[in-house]
Amino acid sequence: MEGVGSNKAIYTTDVPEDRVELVEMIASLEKPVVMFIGDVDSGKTTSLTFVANELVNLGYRVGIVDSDLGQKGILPPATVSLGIAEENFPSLSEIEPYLHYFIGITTPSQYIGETVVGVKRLVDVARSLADVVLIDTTGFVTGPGFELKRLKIEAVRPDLAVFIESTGERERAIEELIEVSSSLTETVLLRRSDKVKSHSQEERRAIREAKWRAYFSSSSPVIVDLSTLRVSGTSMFSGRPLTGEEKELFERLHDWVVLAGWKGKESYTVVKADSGRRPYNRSVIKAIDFETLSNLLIGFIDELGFCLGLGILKWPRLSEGLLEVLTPLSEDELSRAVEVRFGRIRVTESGEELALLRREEL
Ligand SMILES: Nc1ncnc2c1ncn2[C@@H]1O[C@H](COP(=O)(O)OP(=O)(O)OP(=O)(O)O)[C@@H](O)[C@H]1O
Repeated sequence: MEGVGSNKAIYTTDVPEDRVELVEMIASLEKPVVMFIGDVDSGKTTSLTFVANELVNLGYRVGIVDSDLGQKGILPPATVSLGIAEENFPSLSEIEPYLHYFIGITTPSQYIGETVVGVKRLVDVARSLADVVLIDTTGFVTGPGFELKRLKIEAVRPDLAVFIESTGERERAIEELIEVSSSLTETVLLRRSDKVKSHSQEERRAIREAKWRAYFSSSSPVIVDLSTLRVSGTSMFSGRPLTGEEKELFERLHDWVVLAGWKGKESYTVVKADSGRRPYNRSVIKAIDFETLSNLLIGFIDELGFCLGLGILKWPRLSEGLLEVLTPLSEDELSRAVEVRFGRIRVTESGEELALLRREEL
């Protein structure tokens, strides 16, 4: 990608002096876990990249947990990822990914639980592999973003939380986060570099597009057989399939063409052909438009709950229990999957983001 470049943050030593002091501070701690927090485009990733490279220069093995879901450096998008740096690197995208946790969407507001669990689990692994663990986070610091940061700090209990100075209305959110964190962790407030550049929603989308494209560049189609895998992240495929009579009843009552359906413990889930109408989501019947499933992101999950990699659902063969999926995973990697988890973004292999879904839609 030209212009913005697919790596927004790169290694530069042209950073405010307080980052140099931060490196000294981290080096004085015993196997520390350090979380970077700041608002959008405040320079979190640039600061983390600087600190990581300087620690590598001091001979450290640096674990990096990338939970900046919307603007990840360590691929793939829509996951929390762990990478280990032992050599200098120009940007996070150059780091070989080691392990992932599936979130399934590029914005965490409805996935706070998953994001906190993902960060906590990857930090636990990183602690056992690295001399120091650095955590990158989203720039989402108000509303649900504030809660997310607070919960991440509570769950992970980092040795140090590094905040980046904010301006305007976000300033108060950062101050409050420092207040609520200070009994749980050491905190430090860094200056905002005068070199930081902000990026429009369009630029951010273009960066994500390049990342999706890179991740799916060498994908091939596979058939996923749901009789051998668990399904999660959706109420589809749980319970028993609808009987012919039940299907007919739904068709007559709602004027739908029902493609497939299941009766779970407390409710029905129905996939219908008709699109263009508002999603029908009542407490006992969840109706999903077939179109919603097209190009939906899914994750392949291993027996420990980590994400082996992603796929794009191209054609669900619902009544056969088969999914036609595009994925860069090898047969060997796929054979380690015990579960398929449904995400909430529709995206093509060329990186076009078609839609974000709400959690309750599937
Ligand atoms: N010290 C610096 N020198 C030059 N450019 C910088 C510096 N710090 C930040 N930038 C630029 O400012 C922009 C935002 O920085 P960065 O990507 O590190 O912020 P962030 O807070 O991680 O962003 P996000 O909101 O995506 O999480 C980037 O384009 C980055 O290259």
